[in-house]
Amino acid sequence: IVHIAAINKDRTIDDYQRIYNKIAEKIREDDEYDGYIGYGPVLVRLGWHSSGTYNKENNSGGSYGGTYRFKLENSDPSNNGLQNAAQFLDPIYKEFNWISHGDLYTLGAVCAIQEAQGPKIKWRPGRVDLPESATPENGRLPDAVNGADYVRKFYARLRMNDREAVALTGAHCLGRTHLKNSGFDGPWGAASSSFTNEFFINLLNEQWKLQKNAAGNKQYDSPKGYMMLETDYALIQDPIYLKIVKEYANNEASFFKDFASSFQKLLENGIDYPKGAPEYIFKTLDDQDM
Ligand code: HEM
Ligand SMILES: Cc1nc2ccc(F)cn2c1N
Repeated sequence: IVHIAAINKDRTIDDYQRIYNKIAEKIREDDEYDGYIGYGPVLVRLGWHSSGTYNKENNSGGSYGGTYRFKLENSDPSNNGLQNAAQFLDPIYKEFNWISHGDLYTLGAVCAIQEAQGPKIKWRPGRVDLPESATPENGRLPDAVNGADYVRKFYARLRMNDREAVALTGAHCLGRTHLKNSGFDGPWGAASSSFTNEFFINLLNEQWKLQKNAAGNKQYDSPKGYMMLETDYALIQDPIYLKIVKEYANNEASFFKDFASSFQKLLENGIDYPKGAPEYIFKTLDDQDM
């Protein structure tokens, strides 16, 4: 399967910055969502899940076709809760319906990371809406009740190495788990709307206890009321991952640099960009004194 980015010469960075600003202003406006965590984290998860269906074996899935908009994909149990992000983006798509769904989902995630004071993420337009028949089957997104071998193998399917895998999981500094979405609960403590290296610091500094939650699923809980999935905890069980976790816990700049490149790679998996295809770095609202 080949997906070539379609370069729309009529659209400039200003057109995409206008959409970025609309999303960023709406994130600021709709601040009460999920106990005042806001829409940032769930927008990041939508961008990640629409890209995480990619399979390097046959270059299938991924963000290109915007197939999350179809029932088969948005009703995947792994996507429980992402309807909130899709509903958030609906009015923005209505106003700027010249953009493809794949570009909108990934732009929304980049916007959410940057507006949460995270690193600047380079973004390239050109994803093209594919028909419902192109929707990947359910089951390509990762399960949380697994160890390091599973994590390494899962990320390899997305062409990610150990550093990229650890960096990407650092996005679990944002938001929280919801029993009704995934069967995991908490964290009551560290849930946040700012993008930092806290995930790595907490992983190393908290005393974690594996226990069954109210839904009977195993998760790690800490005295402060933080939680980690088994796939999160795997990052300090595996000696190779652990070394990288320590690096990022002690060097936020290194985490930011690796997250920025890994997240762009995640969002662009499966897409061939023609030479000279435009690549944008959007200004935050703060950068624009908005
Ligand atoms: C092995 C890999 C991963 C597993 C098993 C996993 C699993 C989960 C689960 C179970 C939740 C809770 C969903 C809910 O209950 O609402 C969650 C939330 C989240 N995940 Fe992951 N995740 C993984 C990797 C990633 C990656 C690579 C990113 C982004 C780069 C990411 C970003 C997020 C965010 C931002 C949330 C919070 C969403 C919210 O607050 O609504 N995750 N993840
Ligand atoms: C703060 C925080 N946010 C998340 C999101 C997902 C997850 F699995 C764990 N998380 C933790 N600890």
